[in-house]
Amino acid sequence: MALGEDGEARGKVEFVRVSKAYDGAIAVHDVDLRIPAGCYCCLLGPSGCGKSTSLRMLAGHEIATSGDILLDDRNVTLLPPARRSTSMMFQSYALFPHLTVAENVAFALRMRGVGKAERLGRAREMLKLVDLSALSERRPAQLSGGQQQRVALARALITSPSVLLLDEPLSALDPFLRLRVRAELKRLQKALGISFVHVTHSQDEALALSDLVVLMNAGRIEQQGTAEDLFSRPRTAFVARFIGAHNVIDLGDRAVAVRTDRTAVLPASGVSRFADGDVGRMARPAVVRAVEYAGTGFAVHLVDEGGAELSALMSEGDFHRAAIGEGESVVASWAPADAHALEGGAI
Ligand SMILES: Nc1ncnc2c1ncn2[C@@H]1O[C@H](COP(=O)(O)OP(=O)(O)OP(=O)(O)O)[C@@H](O)[C@H]1O
Repeated sequence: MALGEDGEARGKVEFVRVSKAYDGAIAVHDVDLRIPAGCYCCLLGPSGCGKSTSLRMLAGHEIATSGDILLDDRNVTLLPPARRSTSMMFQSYALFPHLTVAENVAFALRMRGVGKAERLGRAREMLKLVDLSALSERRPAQLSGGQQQRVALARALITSPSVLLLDEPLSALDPFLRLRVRAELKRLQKALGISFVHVTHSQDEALALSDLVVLMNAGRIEQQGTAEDLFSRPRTAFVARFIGAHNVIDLGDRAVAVRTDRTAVLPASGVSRFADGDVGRMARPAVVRAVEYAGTGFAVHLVDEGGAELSALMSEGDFHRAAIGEGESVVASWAPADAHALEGGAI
């Protein structure tokens, strides 16, 4: 299985003014979204923002209260799940314990009345795709967590969906395995040329995987774009805070976001050093609240005179040169070119 027969990517998704209300409470509000074919899209956002509801509407497990959902230009808003050309990857614990790996993978074809030889043949192909051919006769309990996850993936892909839907697929894995399965998901999505729509509340996961990040807040899309778009041009304070590694700074008449790795810290006594070739830097007096070693450098957490929190990610060299410690008075500074204007203030 690879790109569609004609080599074209599949899985274009459109939400046109889609809303979902539960007993009058709005879970998803007037969402417009276009996911191109062959796209890795992450729906990102805090708990309760409407990610899973959006995914379930795309799967057909929930029906939109209003609006339309199109898949490869076909209106699927009211179609049952099996007729949408989507497939949901469930967590590995949803594997049937009494069936072998191959039988688990073939299960959806059995439900569709496909003969045994054909469905086990397809299951073998899927197991090859996820590199599990050697384990096809084992039962799920005889597999590691990562292997179970790959069986779940093969099982979801056997129906040749145009869109694979994944709801927090990595949350049950330990951090090491999470990175490995994450890379595997990306590889498969590119190889198959279909779209993956992946729900997560982890910004790292979304930034690492996505061609398109859709950040939701209280039932609406707060910002969508490439990972780099969101990281380097957050539209609002919510985006800057949720994506992380940014300071949201209230300048009175406006608010800006400044990346923590573009925020410098010097002892208050050494502040004249900013004058050397750095004229025009924005500066703010603060006190060091905590210092954390961050592997690639030091994270220095500050509180300014107004009580607002700021952080700076400093290289080891800069940190040691600055010689700052907890409780010390410092000045945080940034170049105006690194201050990104935010819509709607600092809240
Ligand atoms: N079946 C339901 N009945 C009533 N309200 C629901 C139902 N499902 C979801 N909601 C509500 O809709 C809102 C969005 O829920 P949803 O599960 O889509 O959020 P989420 O972003 O996926 O959150 P999480 O990350 O916690 O899973 C929440 O306020 C939730 O309480």
